[in-house]
Amino acid sequence: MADIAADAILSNAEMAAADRATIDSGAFSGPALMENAGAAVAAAALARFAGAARVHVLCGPGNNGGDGYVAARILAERGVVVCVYALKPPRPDSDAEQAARRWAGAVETLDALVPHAGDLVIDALFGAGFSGGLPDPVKTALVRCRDAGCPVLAVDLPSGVNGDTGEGEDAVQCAATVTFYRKRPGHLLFPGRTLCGTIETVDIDVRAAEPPRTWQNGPALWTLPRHRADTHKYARGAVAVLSGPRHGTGAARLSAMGAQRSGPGAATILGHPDALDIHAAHITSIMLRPLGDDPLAALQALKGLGAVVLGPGLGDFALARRLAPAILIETEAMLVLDADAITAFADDPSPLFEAARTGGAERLVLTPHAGEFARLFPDIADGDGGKLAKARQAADRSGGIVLFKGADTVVAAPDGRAAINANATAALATAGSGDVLAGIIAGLAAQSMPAFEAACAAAWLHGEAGRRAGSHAIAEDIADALPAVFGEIGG
Ligand SMILES: NC(=O)C1=CN([C@@H]2O[C@H](COP(=O)(O)OP(=O)(O)OC[C@H]3O[C@@H](n4cnc5c(N)ncnc54)[C@H](O)[C@@H]3O)[C@@H](O)[C@H]2O)[C@@H](O)CC1
Ligand SMILES: [K+]
Repeated sequence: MADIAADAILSNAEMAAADRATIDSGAFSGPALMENAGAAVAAAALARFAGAARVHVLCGPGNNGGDGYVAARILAERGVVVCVYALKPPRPDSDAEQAARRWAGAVETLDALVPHAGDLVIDALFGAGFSGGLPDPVKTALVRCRDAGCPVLAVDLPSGVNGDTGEGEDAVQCAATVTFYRKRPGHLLFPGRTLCGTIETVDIDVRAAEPPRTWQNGPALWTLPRHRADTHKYARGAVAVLSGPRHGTGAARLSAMGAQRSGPGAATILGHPDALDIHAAHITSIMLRPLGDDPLAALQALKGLGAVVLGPGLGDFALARRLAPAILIETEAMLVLDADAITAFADDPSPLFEAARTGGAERLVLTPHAGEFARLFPDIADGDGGKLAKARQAADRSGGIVLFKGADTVVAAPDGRAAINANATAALATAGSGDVLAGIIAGLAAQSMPAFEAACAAAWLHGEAGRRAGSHAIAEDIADALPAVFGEIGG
């Protein structure tokens, strides 16, 4: 069977397929997997909430409920006081029905639930099979748990959280979640990520069905560029950043700083002479070049050009519209398109997307935040499916890598690969932070890192740099923290 790395993320359907493949292979039966899952939940309850006066187990009609009946039985066997409540009886002839039959105690309806502060609630109502909204009796029961202030341990997912999207407006805040085999997108996308509390992923002997196409972003996913001792600055690649006007130069400088600290041989800011005068007063090792009458020619004149950042503080939509397709078609550099240069294509993105396809394999990286995403892909933004699916659709349409920014940044490639970034802190939510990120992507891409890997690595490094820079960091601090982060992971 396919080998699935531990950082792989499976959709609800992929998880169900892995479950079926395991059962079909004869390695484990459905009831055996459920027994493993329920035992893991009971173990987590004992380890994390050892002092609970009573444990209330809330069971749904599917296999999530089945895990609950198993956990209830095991906890009672260990001498814990356990009360079980069901929304509905388990589906007939299911593994859950078998598990419920082995629970020897009473099963009450949800309206009998009266939790107290010292109790523990195990939420086994809905897991991977949930979609839509919670039924009213479940909402009422969860509100009672919240009002009692007792901890909730979720089985697989907090009930009400959609495993594919992370959406879940009626779910209750859980202290911990025990999930099985691999995480789902909903464990990492907000609000699901917060609602889960501490996530414990337990191996219950499920076997992979297919190779993964979604991962939790981290160093296992990419390899940072390395340079031999006898390299020289042009061999290390060069980054160009287009500057905004005289009173909007900061964003380009931040991008250039992010790029520089990611390891290329050189970073150059190109702009109009009055803007370059301002830059000259601030920077030393970043080079400055006039944009002149022919911006494309100015870019092509740069030795070893590997990547261009277009958009931060640019302010000139017409220039973005003219230059972006030209860079993709007339040069071999990677184009990182951010901020104003994304908005510039809001009315008609087709020349950009066509150029991305003409320019060849993944030469374009788009880095929209939610507002910019909605401008460039309004129908996708309004559609269903959550952030992961939306980023994938946008990548497919644009022919570029889409790095959909936010606290749960998603990076998606046109071939369907995607990564969810989970190391961002509030330090990144500060003006100019995104400009630094665009620069890091370009810095890595200029060193011949493929676009998807460069975007994933940049998002993760940016998160680590933000953590290191501390809660009151400004964008400059994030750029300044990068060398230490590279040092830590050996880049
Ligand atoms: N996939 C795996 O590898 C394993 C899964 N197990 C458990 O099985 C769970 C998945 O089981 P199921 O597929 O039976 O799914 P669930 O138990 O999550 O839910 C399915 C049931 O909920 C109902 N339902 C869904 N949305 C609803 C809504 N909005 N309102 C009312 N009812 C709704 C469905 O009609 C169905 O009866 C996992 O979350 C996990 O806890 C474990 O038992 C063992 C291994
Ligand atoms: K649950």
